Amino acid sequence: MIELGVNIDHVATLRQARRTWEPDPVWAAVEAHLGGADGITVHLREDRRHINDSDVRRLRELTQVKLNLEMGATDEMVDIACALKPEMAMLVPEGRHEVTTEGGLDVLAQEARLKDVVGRLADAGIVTSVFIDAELPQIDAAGRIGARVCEIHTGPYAHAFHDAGRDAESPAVLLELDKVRRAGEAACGLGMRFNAGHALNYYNVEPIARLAGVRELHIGHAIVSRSVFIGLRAAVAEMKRLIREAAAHAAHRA
Ligand SMILES: CC(=O)[C@@H](O)[C@H](O)COP(=O)(O)O
Ligand SMILES: NCC(=O)COP(=O)(O)O
Repeated sequence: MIELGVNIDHVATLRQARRTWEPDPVWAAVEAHLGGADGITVHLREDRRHINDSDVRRLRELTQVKLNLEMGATDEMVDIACALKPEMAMLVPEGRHEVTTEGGLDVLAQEARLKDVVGRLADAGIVTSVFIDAELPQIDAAGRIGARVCEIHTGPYAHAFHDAGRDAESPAVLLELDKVRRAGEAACGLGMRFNAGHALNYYNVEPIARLAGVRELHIGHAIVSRSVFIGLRAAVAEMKRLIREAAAHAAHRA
């Protein structure tokens, strides 16, 4: 079964539009869970533009959902993660002016420091995932620093899909999909878990869910957007169904 981690950052984005208390991401986590989410993802950004420290504490205290904490690899964030003890911490690069994460973490360029971060998280019992581009040298580097999970950045695939007018057979889409496939295969070959995420939506998710070895998809913006119209529980259930059917279809053909 492919698990679905629902990213609820943008529930907090809406709250921050008024600097108030609603909508509450903890309620969102419960609704997502009732819709079939296998886990919740939040990105505690250094600038706290959406999810904040109180949200992550309350998510941990008030819910039983599996938590994936996305964070920059900074001392402050490592200390927070070690105290919070999410099931998984995902290291992501952050830019102060980006609208959302723009690329994968350059693990190759900072192996020694990241190895230390992974070690500190492991000592606290936390599994480390790294958000990386679908590039084989980055996957090798992820293996060397001791990451247990690679979340392959699906943004380039998603953008190609959009630019091709949602034509899943277009050469540009197939090229990006194949990069994700090969990256996932390499991660699995090194004994790491193959997760994928970023900019996945109801139109582009199925080819990704059909890839061999993919274990978890992390999806946020599309699900929260749809929830405005149909509710979060239903939006999550619909995404779960698409993923389940695509994976079943791939298993049947294999
Ligand atoms: C790593 C990733 O692809 C997303 O989870 C993204 O980092 C979410 O953060 P924002 O919601 O701030 O875009
Ligand atoms: N790690 C990817 C994630 O959590 C969700 O990203 P998006 O669906 O909001 O682009």
